[in-house]
Amino acid sequence: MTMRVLVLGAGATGGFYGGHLMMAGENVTFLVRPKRHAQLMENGLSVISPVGNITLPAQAVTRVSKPFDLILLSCKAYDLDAAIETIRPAVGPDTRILPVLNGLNHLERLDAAFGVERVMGGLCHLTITMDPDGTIRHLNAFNRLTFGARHPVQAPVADTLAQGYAKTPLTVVNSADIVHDMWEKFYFLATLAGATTLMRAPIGAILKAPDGLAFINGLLDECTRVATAAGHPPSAERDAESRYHLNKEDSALSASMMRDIEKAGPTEGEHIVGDLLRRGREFGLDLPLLTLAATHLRAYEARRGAS
Ligand SMILES: NC(=O)C1=CN([C@@H]2O[C@H](COP(=O)(O)OP(=O)(O)OC[C@H]3O[C@@H](n4cnc5c(N)ncnc54)[C@H](OP(=O)(O)O)[C@@H]3O)[C@@H](O)[C@H]2O)C=CC1
Ligand SMILES: CC(C)(CO)C(=O)C(=O)O
Repeated sequence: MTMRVLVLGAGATGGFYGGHLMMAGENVTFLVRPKRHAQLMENGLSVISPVGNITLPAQAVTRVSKPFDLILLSCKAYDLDAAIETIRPAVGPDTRILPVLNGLNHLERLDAAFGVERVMGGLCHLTITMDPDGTIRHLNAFNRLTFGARHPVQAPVADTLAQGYAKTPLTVVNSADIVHDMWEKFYFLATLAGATTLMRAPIGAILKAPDGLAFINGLLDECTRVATAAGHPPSAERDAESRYHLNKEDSALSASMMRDIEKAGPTEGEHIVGDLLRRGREFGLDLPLLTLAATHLRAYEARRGAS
């Protein structure tokens, strides 16, 4: 069945995952702001990727008036409130919304706006950026989109989406426990983003400092304790994977949040690091390193706001 899919934002993730749905034959419309609309009208959608380039004309609009079957929500967390109002006319009784944002608390905000039966869970693992001219660059072949139903009525759309992506070269997982999967990325990303932004250095450079390993593992332990207190302890496999990435000597890995800071741009710090700290405090946990990481990001945002 062809779905009418609306993609909010034709940025890095929205352009990539929406573009591949177009390639799979779904009826995809991008809901964008005027500058991006002009780019898409002039150049089409352009994705450069080791798994296959896309150069296609794209349907793009700056406002919507009719419901869609599926809305792929791909804005940054700091744009969520405006995005909710922008997609509102596209949400009908049977619409499902799939957010691919990092973090968790957008689920609560989307549930409050549209009802839990409409809001699926999702996350993506890949490294992708967009050039100023709108070209989307997927920086290495790794990619994994994980999504799933948070309410039984969402299962048919999740299945249809999995069938659509099966026609593409992408890795997708239709998860039976999507909220747990989101927690498994959330606690890892909070550690990676907290550590690399605070130290303004990738993992390998932090590890070169005499107390760098103890710092990273101390922060990882705090983030793990919050996930565990929330009822989502990382599996042994995920714990080992996190430690592998966070303890790997000479690793160039840093969070995209670190790149946002290097560009003096806005960050999702409150949505990721701040939110994990807030949740941990609600459980009465003592979280000195996470507090430091969140305070750093809050001070950074305060300074940006003041300048
Ligand atoms: N990039 C990556 O490698 C990864 C990103 N993620 C997560 O995915 C999410 C999206 O990130 P990413 O794709 O990189 O972000 P981008 O900034 O590349 O794209 C977001 C897009 O959303 C658009 N947008 C925001 N608000 C609106 C609105 N109201 N109406 C129309 N368009 C809107 C922006 O448009 P405009 O240009 O007009 O501002 C922008 O093009 C984030 O939560 C991020 O953490 C997760 C894993 C990897
Ligand atoms: C963890 C990672 C690198 C993976 O996609 C990411 O989401 C980010 O840095 O924002």
